[in-house]
Amino acid sequence: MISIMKKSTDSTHFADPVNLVKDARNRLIEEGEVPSGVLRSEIEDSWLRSVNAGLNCESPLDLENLSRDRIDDLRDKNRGLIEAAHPEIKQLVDYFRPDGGLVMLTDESATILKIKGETQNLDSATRYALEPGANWGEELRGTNGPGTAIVNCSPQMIRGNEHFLDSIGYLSCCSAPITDPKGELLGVLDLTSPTDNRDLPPNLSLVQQAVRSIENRMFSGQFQQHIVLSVHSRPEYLRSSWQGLLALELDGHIHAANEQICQLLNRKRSQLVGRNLEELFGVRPEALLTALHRKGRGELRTRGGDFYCELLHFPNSLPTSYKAPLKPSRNKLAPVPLNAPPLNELAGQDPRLQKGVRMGSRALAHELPVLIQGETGTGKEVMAKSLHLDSRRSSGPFIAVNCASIPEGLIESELFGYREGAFTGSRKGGMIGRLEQAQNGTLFLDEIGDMPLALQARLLRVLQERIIAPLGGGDEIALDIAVICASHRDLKALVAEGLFREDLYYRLNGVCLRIPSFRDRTDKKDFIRYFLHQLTPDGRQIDIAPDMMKQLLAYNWPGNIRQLETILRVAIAFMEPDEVQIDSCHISDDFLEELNSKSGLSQGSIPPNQACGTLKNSELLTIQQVLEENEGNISATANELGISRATLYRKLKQIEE
Ligand SMILES: Nc1ncnc2c1ncn2[C@@H]1O[C@H](COP(=O)(O)OP(=O)(O)OP(=O)(O)O)[C@@H](O)[C@H]1O
Repeated sequence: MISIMKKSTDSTHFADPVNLVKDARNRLIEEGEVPSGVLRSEIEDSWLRSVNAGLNCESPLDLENLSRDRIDDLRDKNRGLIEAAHPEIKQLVDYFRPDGGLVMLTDESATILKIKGETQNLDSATRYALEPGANWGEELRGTNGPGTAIVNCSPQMIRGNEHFLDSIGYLSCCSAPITDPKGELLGVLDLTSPTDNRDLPPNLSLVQQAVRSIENRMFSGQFQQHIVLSVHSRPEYLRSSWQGLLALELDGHIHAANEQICQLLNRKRSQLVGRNLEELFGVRPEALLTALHRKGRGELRTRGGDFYCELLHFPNSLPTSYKAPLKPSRNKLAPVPLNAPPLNELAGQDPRLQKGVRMGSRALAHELPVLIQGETGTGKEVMAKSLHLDSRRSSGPFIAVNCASIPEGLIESELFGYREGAFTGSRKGGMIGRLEQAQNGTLFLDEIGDMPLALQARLLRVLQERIIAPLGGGDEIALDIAVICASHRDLKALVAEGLFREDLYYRLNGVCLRIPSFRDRTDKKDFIRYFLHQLTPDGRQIDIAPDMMKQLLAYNWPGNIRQLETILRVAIAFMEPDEVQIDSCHISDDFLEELNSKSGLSQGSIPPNQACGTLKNSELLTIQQVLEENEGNISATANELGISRATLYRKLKQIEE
């Protein structure tokens, strides 16, 4: 999201006084030629192109716009761009509307997809020419913001009579091209205002900043199957619109890079894409990922300086993981194959998980909502999918909504949908909301703690009444859905802080399942083997060397199963085809160091509420560990601990409680 500090006049772009432009225009009209050296060179070149395209200053503005159907098709094609640009357009319009500002988004051919703002100060021809479906290609309308930005592939500020056509000489605008992660043009964001150059200097840097935010949002959305890193030389710019972005394969190869990272590293995109992280920054990918999971931030060193990075996205990489349909249509809901382990596999041998899945499955059978809590990466979404597949609604859809990743302004229409014509720019035929898409299936609301308060009230009403009325009116729909929510935040604490509605909390919290952190699972060894088997391609039989297993069992796994997945995947990738055992040579030095360090040991990470009575805890933890090392063999464990089997059983019972 862009942050608007203040409007500023950028006078560096106005080297040509207004009367010079007027003079140049008079000479063009009288002599039929663009005078040389009078205008800014970009404008002079653009005027020359306009003349060569057969235009003159009096050429008409009122060209025919696209039909409604063609506009709908174009909007469907550019849906990702339109949605990504929505928050910035809204923010710019809110800011500039009092000054008569208009904000428009065009596609890559300069056809207007969306336009917002004040039109009352425009004459009727301009108003028509600024409707969706109007094309502002430079060859059609001469020098203008979007058209000239596209030809030059660079941001443009066009003031008053610098526009080629006389009829738009009362407008000023700034436009910046929007590109995809490969640098391909997607469209243009433009801020236009009826001003004669002095009253309202449109602010090019604001538009450029907005474009960066849009590009970043699209970048993160596009690489769901990749690791996405935010990178900057200054930590305060991480996750800002100035951030550099890298999308990585799991083995550390760079799959895509945004424009900012190219500038930060002073490299062309072609010098980054396809190269490996280790080659560029001297860091092994698994070492970096370990640092990111553990400390939340990593460092990349280059000869040109050091950079910080944070993990923005890690792929949800079950083999055929579910992806919510991008373009929900009113008529058809394509069934999406869902892949998640059966509940008994998911619970493994951990008694708390076994109890949790039993409760969750019964709750759904009795139409009760389920709330899943657990640290990040413990498998909350995987559990929601498994519960759904085990429920009576398993043949229905599983619809996941991540409340933290949808821009606030879009959550409402995303959840509730809208009818055709609900608001300007709404899609033909309307859009079916996620609640309705989940009909006869399960709605999974991830990161529910991040849902805006205003929407919480609406959601509560829907959950109570089981009826929805889409935005813009129309028939109410009776909902038959199961609801599973998840959060890694303490919802009770959010309620106490007034950030989450208490009534919604109790409505959602039919049954609360707490997934244990991986370090606290009693079946770590079995799970690691099971998971390794799941991740190994082509049914290869791979095991873990006993010493390495010992270390993995003693580690505290701050990133939980997600972190384990990374370590295992990377180790598998580093194995030679004839190797069958993972040992220290397949693990990065960094992670090995961490495995050996005190802070990496699970005893060091007993949660504060368990820290009292430490003697007892450490006794139980030791028992747990020895039991795992002995693969659950009671006699061997009792022997090693020097206690009787009966005492061991008694102590194990305490652990389960
Ligand atoms: N029981 C499991 N079996 C196989 N893979 C699992 C299991 N639990 C978690 N994973 C894997 O761990 C990763 C994280 O899982 P998931 O996204 O469900 O966690 P989460 O708790 O919802 O995380 P977050 O709170 O960060 O969203 C995924 O890649 C998932 O495939």
